[in-house]
Amino acid sequence: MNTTDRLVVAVDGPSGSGKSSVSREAARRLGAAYLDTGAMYRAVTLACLDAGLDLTDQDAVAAFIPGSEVTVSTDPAQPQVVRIAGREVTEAIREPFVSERVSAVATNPRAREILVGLQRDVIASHRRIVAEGRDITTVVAPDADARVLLTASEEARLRRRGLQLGGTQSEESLAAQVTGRDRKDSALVNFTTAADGVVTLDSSDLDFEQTIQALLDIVAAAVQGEGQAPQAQPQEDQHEPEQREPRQAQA
Ligand SMILES: Nc1ncnc2c1ncn2[C@@H]1O[C@H](COP(=O)(O)OP(=O)(O)O)[C@@H](O)[C@H]1O
Ligand SMILES: Nc1ccn([C@H]2C[C@H](O)[C@@H](COP(=O)(O)OP(=O)(O)O)O2)c(=O)n1
Repeated sequence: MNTTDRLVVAVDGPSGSGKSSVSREAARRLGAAYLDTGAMYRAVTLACLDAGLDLTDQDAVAAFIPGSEVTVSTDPAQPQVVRIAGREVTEAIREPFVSERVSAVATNPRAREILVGLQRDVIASHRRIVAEGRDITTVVAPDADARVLLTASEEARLRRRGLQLGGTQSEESLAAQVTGRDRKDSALVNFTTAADGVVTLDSSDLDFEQTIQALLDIVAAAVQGEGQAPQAQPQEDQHEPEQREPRQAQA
């Protein structure tokens, strides 16, 4: 493999396992784009709330998505930018107000179908990409060159999320945001056990750098298995840093 070869890496896992941070840095080192599919679920949730939609009305939510103009940047070397119809919502989608409601979209089968289609379009539009979420290894990109389930113990995931939020959260609130949300989200998607052909990477006892290295090793081994030589060096992805999801791709 050299950085001109096509490469798709799929990473799934529960909340706080390190999917976003580890995938982003691995993408940067691989000269690949980075797709945070969770940001898409969050942005759609916020767009629906802004439009005054009832999130439990699954048909209305699904019908709303194609016109919502959600965009998520894909350059891992730049800070993430998320927009709804041109308006920047990068920070707003991380607010507890959204985190507490996003599972309503994540458990809406029609909404998932539309978002999966959009995510496949983004993946197809990049020569090299690392995509992460809950169903990338199984539904969005089951043919990815490398498929990884990134896990960590509940204790490690709660600790990491607590540190990430600056120690501001009560134990109860953290549990609701991490394990509570995972419980809701797993109604339609299994992201706790690896599907056939998916490599489990348990980061409980690994630090951040060790986890990135372990992921890059899995990618290198997978690509070698496909008959290419591994290489992990920084290189800018050739595509636009910000990717607009094609509206015609929506159901
Ligand atoms: N192996 C690791 N060891 C220690 N901290 C980690 C590790 N992996 C990720 N982190 C940190 O844990 C926090 C949660 O990671 P994040 O990537 O947001 O997880 P996820 O996307 O799975 O919810 C971040 O602050 C991140 O820097
Ligand atoms: N491929 C995906 C990605 C995210 N989701 C859902 C699950 C989560 O509740 C939300 C937000 O995802 P995100 O990755 O930002 O979640 P974390 O806060 O990092 O745990 O979207 C999903 O159902 N499928």
